[in-house]
Amino acid sequence: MEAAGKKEPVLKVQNLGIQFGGLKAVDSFNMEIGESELVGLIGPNGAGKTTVFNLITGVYKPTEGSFYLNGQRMNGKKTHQIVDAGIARTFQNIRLFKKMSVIDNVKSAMESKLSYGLFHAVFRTPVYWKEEKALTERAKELLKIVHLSGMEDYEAGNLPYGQQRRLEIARALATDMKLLLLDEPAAGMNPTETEELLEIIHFIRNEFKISVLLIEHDMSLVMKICERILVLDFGTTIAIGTPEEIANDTRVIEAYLGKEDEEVEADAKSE
Ligand SMILES: Nc1ncnc2c1ncn2[C@@H]1O[C@H](COP(=O)(O)OP(=O)(O)OP(=O)(O)O)[C@@H](O)[C@H]1O
Repeated sequence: MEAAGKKEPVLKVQNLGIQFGGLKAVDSFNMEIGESELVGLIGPNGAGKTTVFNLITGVYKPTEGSFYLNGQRMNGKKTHQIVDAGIARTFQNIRLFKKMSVIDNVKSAMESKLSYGLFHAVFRTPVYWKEEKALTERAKELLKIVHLSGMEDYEAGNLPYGQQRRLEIARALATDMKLLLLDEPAAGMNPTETEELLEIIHFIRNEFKISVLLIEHDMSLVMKICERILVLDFGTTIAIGTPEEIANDTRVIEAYLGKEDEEVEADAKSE
C-alpha cells in the first residue's frame, strides 16, 4: 500500500502474519500509512482486522513479517514500549476504569509522562502540585476535544455508551501518539452520535497531525472519512483503494457482505 508523499511512512507493515493452530488469522499483510492519513481497515466478521491491531500493538507476536513506526522496527517490543513509541488504540469492547472519574481516566493515561519522583508525590511538594495542575489542564483540553467538557467528575462507567467511546479516544490522545488505531469507534452509536464522532476524528487528525487507522463496520462512516481503504477477507488483503474504488470492487462486493451484487451496490449508493 503506497503512502502519499515521499516521506518515511508513519507505519510500514511488511508481510506481517500470525497463525493460531491451523488458522492463518492474518497472512502476508502489507500496508503503509503516511503522516496525517486516515485509512480504513474493513472486512467481514472474523476477517482478521482486530488481529492486525493486536499485532501492531504488541499484544500478539507475529509468526512472520515486520512492522516499523517512523522507520523504527517494532517487532518484539512490549505493548507499553509501543505506546511510548507512539501507537495508541481504542478497543472494540470499551476498556476504561469504570469506577474512576472521567478526568482521572484521562490523567491515568498520561502517567508515563510524569517527571516528578516518589518523594514529590508522597510529600505533595510544590513540584508535584505544579505538574498535577498542568496534567489536569491538559486532560481538560483533551476532554473538550472529544466533546466531554463538563463531565470531568462523572464516574466513567455511568456515562452513556457513545460518551465512553469518546473518553477512550481522549485516553488514547493523552499518550501523545503518532498513529491512532480505532477499533469500531461507532459501534453502538446512533446516527447523530456517529456524525459527531466523524467530526471529532477529523478534528483530531488535523489538529494533532496524526495518522489514523480505523476498523469500522459502519460503511457510511468509513466511506465518508477514509482516504484509502484496505479490505481483509479470511486474513488476506483482497482490495486496497479509495472509497469509490472499494465500493465498486466486485471482489469486495462478493466477499465482504456475501450478498448479491445488485443488493450491495444499492446499499453502497444509499450510504
Ligand atoms: N487469540 C486467538 N486464538 C485463536 N484464534 C484467534 C485468536 N484471535 C483471533 N482469532 C481468530 O482469528 C480470526 C480473526 O479474528 P479477528 O478478531 O481479528 O477478526 P475481525 O476481523 O476483527 O472480526 P470482527 O469484525 O468480528 O471483530 C478469527 O477466526 C478468530 O477466531
